Amino acid sequence: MNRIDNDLLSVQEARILVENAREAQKLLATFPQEKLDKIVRHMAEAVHKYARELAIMSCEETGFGKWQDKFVKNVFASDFLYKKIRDMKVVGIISEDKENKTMDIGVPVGVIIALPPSTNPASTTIYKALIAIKSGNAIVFSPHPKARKTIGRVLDILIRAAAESGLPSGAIGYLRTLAVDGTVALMNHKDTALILVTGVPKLVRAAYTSGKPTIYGGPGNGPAFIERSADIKKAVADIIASRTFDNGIVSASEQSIVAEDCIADEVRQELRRNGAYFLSDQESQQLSKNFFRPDGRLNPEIVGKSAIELARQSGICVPEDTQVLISEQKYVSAANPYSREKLCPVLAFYVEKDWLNACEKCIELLVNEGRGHTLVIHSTNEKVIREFALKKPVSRVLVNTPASLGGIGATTNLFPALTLGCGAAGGGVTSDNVTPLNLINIRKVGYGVRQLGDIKSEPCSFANQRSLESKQDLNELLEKLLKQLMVEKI
Ligand SMILES: CC(=O)SCCNC(=O)CCNC(=O)[C@H](O)C(C)(C)COP(=O)(O)OP(=O)(O)OC[C@H]1O[C@@H](n2cnc3c(N)ncnc32)[C@H](O)[C@@H]1OP(=O)(O)O
Repeated sequence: MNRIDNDLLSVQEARILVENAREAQKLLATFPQEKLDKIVRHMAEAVHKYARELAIMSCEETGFGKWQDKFVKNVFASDFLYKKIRDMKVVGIISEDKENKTMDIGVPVGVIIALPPSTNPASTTIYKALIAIKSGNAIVFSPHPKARKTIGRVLDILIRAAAESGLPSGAIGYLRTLAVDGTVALMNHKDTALILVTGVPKLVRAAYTSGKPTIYGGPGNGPAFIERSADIKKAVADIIASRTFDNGIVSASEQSIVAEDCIADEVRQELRRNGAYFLSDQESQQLSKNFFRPDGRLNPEIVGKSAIELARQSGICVPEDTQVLISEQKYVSAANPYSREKLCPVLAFYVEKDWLNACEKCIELLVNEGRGHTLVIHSTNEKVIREFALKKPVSRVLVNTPASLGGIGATTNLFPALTLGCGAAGGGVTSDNVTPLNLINIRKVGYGVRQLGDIKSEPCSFANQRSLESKQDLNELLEKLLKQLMVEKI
């Protein structure tokens, strides 16, 4: 098939998928929470059985990451997530305030278009499908071309399980003929209610251009600050575990370490003991040539590769037990590849005089890239932790935990999510770890509890002002304000 035929077919398919999803969702919208929960349970259970197979398939197809860690992520997105959402009330009456006589009703948004990334193809697809059905929505996926087989396999498993437990046909669907035109057609369709997109900058722009509400998991570039009161052994072990998890693919993962001067040598020593290799200036330059393509986009050849493989690609000789590659850096700038996000086990290392300077360095890094995403602090000083949390342009501040696992809610009690909102700071609509509650509208119900007249007769909260009881009172007040204004002007 030539490219034009492929594009046309993809657009046609997109239209049919959204129309089928719209009809299925009309039925789904009538399902009570219990019925949706039964379907979700069956989907999670079914896909959990394939967690290992799908992990191996993801790695083989994309060449990104480690299958052992992808297996953990698949268990996380099925069993762990299911446990967290099984008792959530998302549709129907979700809360009632008997005293104030108000009620909240969860209403599904309708048809969701989802784009899973090539970096987490199975886990993100499972997660998005489960939270969509939990919230009574239909969902149509546009698989990343690099992970089309894995995403297709995941969805076939989920669709079969969902159908067995009563999900209307078409409520979960996916594009088989892949093309940017088809993906854009899904987004632009008049019946599309919301877009859930992770990764691929070009398609994020297309999602925003569609004018549809878009929930977007943005790029990370989170620093890890090690403060002088930290348990250095644990901090370093956390950072190495995080940065090597799935070979550094998770967007919440640390991209740099900022250490206080007085503990910097101890941190370096501990890092070396844990398999870190400190690059010389020349090696740093050599390695960094591989990070980005000429157009500034990340080079897929380095994504999810081990430290040994990265060193080999650049002709750098490192010990066989090397876990991460570290480059000592002083400055942050868009032109410095070490102050940007790279989805692989490479870290920049900055040293700052004290925590206030470290605070500034972390802000500089986040403003450079990864605004609104995540940072981690290792400290036992509550005052510093709180000050740090108050001042950073991020949506998640993690404390004494590996960032990649803490950010997604595996080692913290944040919601288990594979789409991490970056808030207004990151150009998004939500700063949440995205949950089923982000996929509904809330219909507010309010019973009448007072008459209009009751408002003016209620005692006024401001000591020197009385309620406006008549037109005369209003005129007096206006005159007073006018006089005040004229005095201020003079
Ligand atoms: C919680 C978490 O950790 S989520 C992690 C999310 N983070 C990310 O995914 C990081 C952002 N992703 C990226 O920067 C890139 O995807 C990389 C670097 C990982 C991989 O890059 P590449 O292999 O070059 O693939 P890329 O994703 O850019 O897509 C390749 C092509 O497929 C196209 N494509 C991607 N998805 C789709 C889709 N759903 N439909 C149609 N086309 C698509 C892209 O438009 C691109 O086309 P182009 O080459 O003509 O521009």
